[in-house]
Amino acid sequence: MILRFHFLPKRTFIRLTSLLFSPGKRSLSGAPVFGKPEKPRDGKAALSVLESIPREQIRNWAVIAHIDHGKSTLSDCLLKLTGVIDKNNAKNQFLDKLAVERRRGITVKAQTCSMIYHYQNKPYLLNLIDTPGHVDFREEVMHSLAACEGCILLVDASQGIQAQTLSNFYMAFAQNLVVLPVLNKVDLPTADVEKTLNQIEQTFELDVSNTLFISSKSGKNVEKILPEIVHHFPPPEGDESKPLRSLLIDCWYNNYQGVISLVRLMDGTLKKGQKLLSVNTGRKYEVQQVGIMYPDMTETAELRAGQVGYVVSNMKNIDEAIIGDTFTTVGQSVEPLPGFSVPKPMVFVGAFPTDSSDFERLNDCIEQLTLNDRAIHVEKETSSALGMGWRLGFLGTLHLSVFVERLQDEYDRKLVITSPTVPYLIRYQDGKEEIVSNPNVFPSRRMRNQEFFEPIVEATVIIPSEYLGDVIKLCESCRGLQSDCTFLSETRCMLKYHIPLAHLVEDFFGRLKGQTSGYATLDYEDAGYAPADIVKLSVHVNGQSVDALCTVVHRSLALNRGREWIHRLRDLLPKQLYEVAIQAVVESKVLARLNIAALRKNVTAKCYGGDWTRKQKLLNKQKEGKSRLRQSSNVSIDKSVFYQFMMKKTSN
Ligand SMILES: Nc1nc2c(ncn2[C@@H]2O[C@H](COP(=O)(O)OP(=O)(O)OP(=O)(O)O)[C@@H](O)[C@H]2O)c(=O)[nH]1
Repeated sequence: MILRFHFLPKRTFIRLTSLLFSPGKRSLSGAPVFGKPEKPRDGKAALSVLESIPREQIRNWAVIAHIDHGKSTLSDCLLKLTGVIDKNNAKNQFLDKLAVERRRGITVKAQTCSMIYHYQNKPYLLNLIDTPGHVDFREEVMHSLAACEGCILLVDASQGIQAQTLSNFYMAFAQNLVVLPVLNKVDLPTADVEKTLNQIEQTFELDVSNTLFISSKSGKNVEKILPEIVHHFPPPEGDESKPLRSLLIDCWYNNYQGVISLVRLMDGTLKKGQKLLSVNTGRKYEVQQVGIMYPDMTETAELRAGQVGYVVSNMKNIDEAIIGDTFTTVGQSVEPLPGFSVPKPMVFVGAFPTDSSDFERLNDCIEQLTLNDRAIHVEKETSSALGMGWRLGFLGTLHLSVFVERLQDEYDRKLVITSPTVPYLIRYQDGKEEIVSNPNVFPSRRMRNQEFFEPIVEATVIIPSEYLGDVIKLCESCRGLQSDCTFLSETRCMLKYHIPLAHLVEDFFGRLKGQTSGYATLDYEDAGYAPADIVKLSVHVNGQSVDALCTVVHRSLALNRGREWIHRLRDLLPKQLYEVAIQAVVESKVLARLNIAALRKNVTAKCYGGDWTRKQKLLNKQKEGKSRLRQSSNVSIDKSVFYQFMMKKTSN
């Protein structure tokens, strides 16, 4: 985490100097006196005041929290309070628009929604961004925060600070935002307000004297958040009279309107008919519609400096929309905004249709899905075992499973997905480096002039202290190196480990939850590459390598993994007319082998009595035939075998 010292937050509740060098508390500058909030004007009627709202009455803010601490429920509550959605609307998690988000109760995509809030006789435009909590979608949170001046740090009072509370707080801190802590779920009998407040105070050195205790579920105290937002979050900076400078923070694809961009205007104004210029690509576009999300796309006459809203232009190809790009008006030259780093896919799989004739249709479905999830990396791939397919790259395993579910939900299509792998780095003698994300192209043996590296992450685990020993054992069994162990309180502990990403991908979190009765929380961030003794593990059936069952593992795991895979395959492969050998092979050496016995046919059945040499002759003939068959045939493995093979989880 890089803390930028040069733009210290004057307005934030935290002072970096005190956070780093002194144990002292900060104080809130003057506790505000809140008046009674006014009754909202419901629905679109509230928008009649939009044009009269000056920049000083705009607030751009996000809700950040650990997974399931109640961000989306709070957002729902606020939208109802301000009349954006009907109070009687029974739909929960209104801003979670994807079926998979609603079914799993997780936010995958950050969503923006504007509200008009009347307070002390003034209308305020509050632009809320509901962010995802899961670590895979960290970049989404980062991009969302770039459009904000403040954020609500929501903490579940029954769970206290968890791994993503920490990482999200530091993200907001690095972006110089005002952070307003709010305790949620105070209705739960297990809520421990006092303890959670202490944790917030000690861990983040935030002033907690005015912290709100709310229940997003029952609505208790939620209305008190709105005046706090008005008072504590600063209005956006910007100048309407300057040339347009807008930051592209998100985009999505609509089959009728093409690419729709979500922008934050830093300076200037944006309206229909304006000619736009992308500072990054130099391409020009014409604005066809602008508006705000209220809660869906709602057209407005213009967008002004400080506002967050959507733009429909004649951009048809989503690849032209680079998140973090700066847009200005044609003819103007402006300094580009800092932009964002491009999220790197960290988990790769091969994906193949269960029925080969479905390839074209599935290709269209994947293209459609990736239009609105550009973090997915797609490349065509051909496997001799599974035919034509794709190599897909994802931000993490949750991202992968969300993609698979969306494919099933939205297009009713299934895929055979190969075992996930991470991108390895090979350095050659001449200093050239290559990232390899497909195990089939990984060298079968290391040449003298090659060095292999594996991706490492810094994992932060928060656990009740009684599980400390078990979790240390687990991390060490995953080749983890401890970098920190801090007691957050008498009963809770934070561990930091450098762990190979390959272990995290293989259900580390599931095992961690299992070891800690579900109490552990995990966050991680990229920590670069480290040299590693990694090898390509292949599975051979009847002497032929099966490319769909090839993987790259650390040498210390190769034997166990190889044994497990050949056992799993033996249980699934049907018997052949001849004996079939299944082998796990590393660097041309067979590590483990199993045989599948041949189908037996009693060729001597018709010989009643008679000379034994006749029977022997028949048996020898059968043996010769089987041997010839084994040498000349490839065992053809049905796709359903691969499907079942991949559905079983690898243990270690
Ligand atoms: N008892 C109680 N439950 C709550 C409260 N707020 C949220 N919940 C429940 O907590 C669960 C998670 O709530 P969400 O709003 O989906 O949490 P989230 O932080 O948006 O989750 P992610 O987007 O996956 O990170 C849901 O079952 C909510 O009903 C609360 O104040 N009290």
